[in-house]
Amino acid sequence: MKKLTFAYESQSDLRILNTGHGWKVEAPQSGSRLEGGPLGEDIYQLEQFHCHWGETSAEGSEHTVDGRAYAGELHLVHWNTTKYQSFAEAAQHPDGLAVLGVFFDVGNESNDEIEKIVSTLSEIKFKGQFTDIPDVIDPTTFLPSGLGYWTYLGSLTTPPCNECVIWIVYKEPITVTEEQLVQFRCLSACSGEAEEFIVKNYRPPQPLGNRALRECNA
Ligand SMILES: Cc1cc(=S)c(O)co1
Ligand SMILES: [Zn+2]
Repeated sequence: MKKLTFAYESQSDLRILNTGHGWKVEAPQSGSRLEGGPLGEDIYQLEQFHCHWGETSAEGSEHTVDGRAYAGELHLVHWNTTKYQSFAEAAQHPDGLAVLGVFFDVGNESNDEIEKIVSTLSEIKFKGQFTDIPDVIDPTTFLPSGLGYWTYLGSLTTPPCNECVIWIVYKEPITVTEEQLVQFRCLSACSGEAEEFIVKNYRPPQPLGNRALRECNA
């Protein structure tokens, strides 16, 4: 495969919302480009990023490596702007979306970029709430230093699970703290009064079936 290349803008005042299934940062970046690697000749543009986590740090990722789950997984969601006119249209096609997955390992040092997200969560405790992230966010800072990855043709992990995703999962995890994950789990799935914490929001891995899994050791 050709080398995977990416270019992102740094943005401040990005909107973060509580979707009821977790937090999501809306980051439509017309100036961003993800291309090469398994993406053929098409250019993909960043649309949003979000995260999946588990009740404990023993689980939470949506992919496992030789059966091993990580404590969570960050998803940077892109869509094919070469072929399609909108994100919604792209999500109807097998080459419509490209999602970069980054595993979370729990460690001692707090992840500064993730902390920019965590510091807003008290303002979006309930489903439907949103706020702007005052800090400047550069999506590149969420990526690991080693850029080796696995890739396969798969699906969205939330219903309707369209088979429209070229998955690109980095081999090297990034580190977050247990406290940062604890803050994720304090989000509520309800819009008010009743507190039903989003303690986990990952879809268990599905059988690979006859999908070809490829790797690139960048
Ligand atoms: C579009 C989209 C992609 C992923 S991976 C997700 O979890 C939810 O929505
Ligand atoms: Zn996801």
